[in-house]
Amino acid sequence: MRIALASDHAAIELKAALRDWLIEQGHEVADLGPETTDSVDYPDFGYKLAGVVADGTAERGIALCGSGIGISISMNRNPAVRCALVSEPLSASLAREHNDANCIAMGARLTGIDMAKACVTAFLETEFAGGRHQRRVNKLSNPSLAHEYTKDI
Ligand SMILES: O=C(CO)[C@H](O)[C@H](O)[C@H](O)COP(=O)(O)O
Repeated sequence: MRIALASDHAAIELKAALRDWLIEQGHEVADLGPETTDSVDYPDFGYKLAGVVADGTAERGIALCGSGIGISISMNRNPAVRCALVSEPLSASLAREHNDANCIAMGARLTGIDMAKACVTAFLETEFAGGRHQRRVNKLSNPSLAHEYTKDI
């Protein structure tokens, strides 16, 4: 699978660990930076990662910062991105099964490397279930559908 990763300075070590582990597994991996622990701003890297997922260069994205919060917010400002902030594998699996998430975010100051790997495995191996979930995901892509559906409530 084509997977892109990006982080801020707080998650350099976790990003490197996940990158090397994914490459060992045979994935095509793009590390969008940063490369050092010099302080950077997570939106710069979140927007970059969101862009390569949105244009199809990467099939999935993994976004990392200290808590995962800031970079996940920046990712989700791209309407083509559904980025789930996760800290354990069930959430990562549900993000795929119910939400068709194309990205996950994690916090390197909160989530250890082994737990992060378990989240990534669940994220990569779980299929979207479709059905009623597709209708809801359609409303994420097109908010005007949600307005039409709920206007009489
Ligand atoms: O976005 C965050 C918090 O929501 C991340 O944890 C950042 O990595 C964090 O804000 C960076 O903080 P720092 O004090 O500049 O290292």
